Amino acid sequence: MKHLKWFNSKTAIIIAGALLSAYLILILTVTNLGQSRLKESQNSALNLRVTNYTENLSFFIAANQKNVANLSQKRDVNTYFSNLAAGMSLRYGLSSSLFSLTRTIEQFSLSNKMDNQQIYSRVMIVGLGETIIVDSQPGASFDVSQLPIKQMETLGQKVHLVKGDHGIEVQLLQTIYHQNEAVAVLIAKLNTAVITGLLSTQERPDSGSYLALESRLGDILVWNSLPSSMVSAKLGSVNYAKASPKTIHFENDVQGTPFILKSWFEPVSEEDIFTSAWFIAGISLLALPVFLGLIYLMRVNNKNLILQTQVALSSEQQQKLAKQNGLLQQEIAKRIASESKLAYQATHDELTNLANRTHGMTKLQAAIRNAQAKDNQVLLLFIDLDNFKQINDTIGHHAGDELLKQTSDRLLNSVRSTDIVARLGGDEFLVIVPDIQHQDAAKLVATSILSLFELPFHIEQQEFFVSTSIGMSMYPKDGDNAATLLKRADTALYRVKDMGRNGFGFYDSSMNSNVQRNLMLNMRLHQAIQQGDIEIYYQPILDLQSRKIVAAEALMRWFDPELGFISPEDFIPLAEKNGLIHKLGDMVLLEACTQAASWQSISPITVAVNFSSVQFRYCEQLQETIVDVLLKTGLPANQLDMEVTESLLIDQGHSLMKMLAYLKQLGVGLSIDDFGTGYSALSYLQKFPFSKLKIDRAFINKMATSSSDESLVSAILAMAKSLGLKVVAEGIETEQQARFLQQHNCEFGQGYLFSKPIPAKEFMALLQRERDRKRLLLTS
Ligand SMILES: Nc1nc2c(ncn2[C@@H]2O[C@@H]3COP(=O)(O)O[C@H]4[C@@H](O)[C@H](n5cnc6c(=O)[nH]c(N)nc65)O[C@@H]4COP(=O)(O)O[C@H]3[C@H]2O)c(=O)[nH]1
Repeated sequence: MKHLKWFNSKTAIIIAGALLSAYLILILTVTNLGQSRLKESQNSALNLRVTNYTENLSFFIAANQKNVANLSQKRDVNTYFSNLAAGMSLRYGLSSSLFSLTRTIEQFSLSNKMDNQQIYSRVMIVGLGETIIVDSQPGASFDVSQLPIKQMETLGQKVHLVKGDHGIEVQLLQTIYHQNEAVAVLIAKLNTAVITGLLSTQERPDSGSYLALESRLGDILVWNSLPSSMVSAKLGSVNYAKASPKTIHFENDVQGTPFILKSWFEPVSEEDIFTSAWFIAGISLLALPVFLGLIYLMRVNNKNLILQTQVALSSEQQQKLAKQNGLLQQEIAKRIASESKLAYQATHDELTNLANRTHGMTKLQAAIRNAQAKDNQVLLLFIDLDNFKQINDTIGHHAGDELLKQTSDRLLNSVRSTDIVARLGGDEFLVIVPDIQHQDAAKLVATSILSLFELPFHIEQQEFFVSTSIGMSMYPKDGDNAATLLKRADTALYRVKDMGRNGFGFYDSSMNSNVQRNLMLNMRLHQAIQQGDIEIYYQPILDLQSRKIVAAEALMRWFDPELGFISPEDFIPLAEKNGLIHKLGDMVLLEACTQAASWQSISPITVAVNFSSVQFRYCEQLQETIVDVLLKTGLPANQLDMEVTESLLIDQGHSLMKMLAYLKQLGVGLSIDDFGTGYSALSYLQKFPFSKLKIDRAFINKMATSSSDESLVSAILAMAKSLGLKVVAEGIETEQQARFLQQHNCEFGQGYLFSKPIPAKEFMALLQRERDRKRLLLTS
């Protein structure tokens, strides 16, 4: 029912409108089509008409030429010219033959008719000497010089045009021959009225046409029924400017004549026919009130519908709407909340709620801008917890997170409300002090932050001591944008870490060049390892008593083609940082053990290999490698000495102790290298299964000049004895040093006094020489 109601009102109006539009479109299309078809057929009908005219005229001219040709061969014509050729005079036979010829010509002129009109208005015979022999109108004037007599002597026949007093004359010329010689020309002037009649057979006074025969000499007006406004005063030409653009025009050649038939036709006026543009416009206009009526009906109908709908809206629907509205509002509120949460998350660190890297950098940039305006200085502190990775690995990630949270709390509590604390990620924090007076004030800030870490952290009922390192940079001294300040504070931080951590340092420009060199070395070190540019040299270690080689210390040598010799003291810390130390360490171990195994047949010497404390981070793997190498090379385990530095003792862990105990059990020796330079805590010495102690060359070197160093060396030697450790003295350069050490029961020594580190080949030669000397001594 509802559907029907709706259909009856609105739909019916729309359908009616659509049908009316379709109807109008149809009418327009059909009438347009009809008009163009009409024009086409009108054009072709007129074309056919004109073509008929030209063909008729062609045929007419050709037929008359034949007619004239026949006349020229008539007996009378022949007789006359025979008599003339025979020299007959007019007085005798010639006058009678001229008489008969004249009669024939006149008869020819009179008898050839068309539609009761004479075809030839004048017929004449003119001799080649331009004398008129016969003329059907003897009284009328005739200009013989117009005739192309010379041409006709060879031509035979021709349609000849002459401009006369009454317009263009058409003459049919025919050469008369006697005994194959041209003797005269027969001229038959065509009646123009016959020609124009022939070309206007289908024209009527109301046909709206204009036809003209155009020639080189001028036009012959054939027909004109065009309105006078369209034709110019000048005879035989149409005023084109005034002719309607719709005027139909043809130009047709009349075959066999020098004429072109030109024709203009006024087309059937569109206004006169049912399908004219006015008619269509009229119909369309008629449709307009119908359209307006429909639109009016639609509006009235719509209003009714709206009214009906409003009335029909039930209270149930209103309730539904209110409910949906409520839900929508809730949804919007939720979205707003989640958007602001997202915005917060985008700028803050989830764990500590501090500003994150991006937000921290934005704040730093803002502080710089502010300082620029007020001519202030900005301090940036880059804070990094020392050994956080190890702590995290040992106590677990959860406790690691707790440590970071507590660090963040301590930092927030220590800084001023105007300072900004941010977390860059991992264990890296930033503190931005937007207005710092001078560098001393900056030192105070850094000291107070360092002191925050003097108190232990309490995590999961355990106490932890964690130190921190701080790198600092300042605006405007070190840079004028956030990125540069951060980079420079980072550089300063690295320097602090290098210097032993738990401290602070300012950026200075010389750091940059160090960083550059380190970057370069870093890159080249990779290449050097790949290309096998790193060699192993061996320095002999001697029994100071017997002065015989008992061991060799394996030392890395890197000769870079561009940078020259690079000391292991430069590239090993670098390799420790970038992790290449594992690769390098494995390489030295394999090479040294291989060499030492091959030297066993010459002398049972030990090989001492340096191990970086970084290599012990993966104890199990390292232990596996050492055992593998010993098995692979066949070097007895007790012929390998591992040299470690004091730094290893600080980062001690359970797995390290287990590994060292295991290796000692195998027979591998363990030496503490560079003794005296670091912490040198005796308690550590006791804990580890060391077999040897190496006194750093710095003490040996200074022994001669400093009595305190001499007594320190004696004390180390005494202490080593009490711990049951053998001692190797490094850096012996003089015989005096060697003797002193020998006297103080130092077992072993190495140094330039005996030999510098040398390539494997040379070392082997050294061993061989020593063996040969021994043999010599034994045999002598
Ligand atoms: N002035 C002077 N120096 C002497 C004399 N006798 C020995 N030396 C030098 O003293 C250093 C002894 O090695 P180090 O204390 O283990 O100290 C080594 C060691 O800690 C480290 N290193 C060298 N090769 C390796 C390696 O393969 N692995 C590891 N982890 N460290 C290595 O680099 C350090 C420096 O090595 P080098 O430059 O080869 O320097 C060597 C050696 O050439 C002397 O009479 N006078």
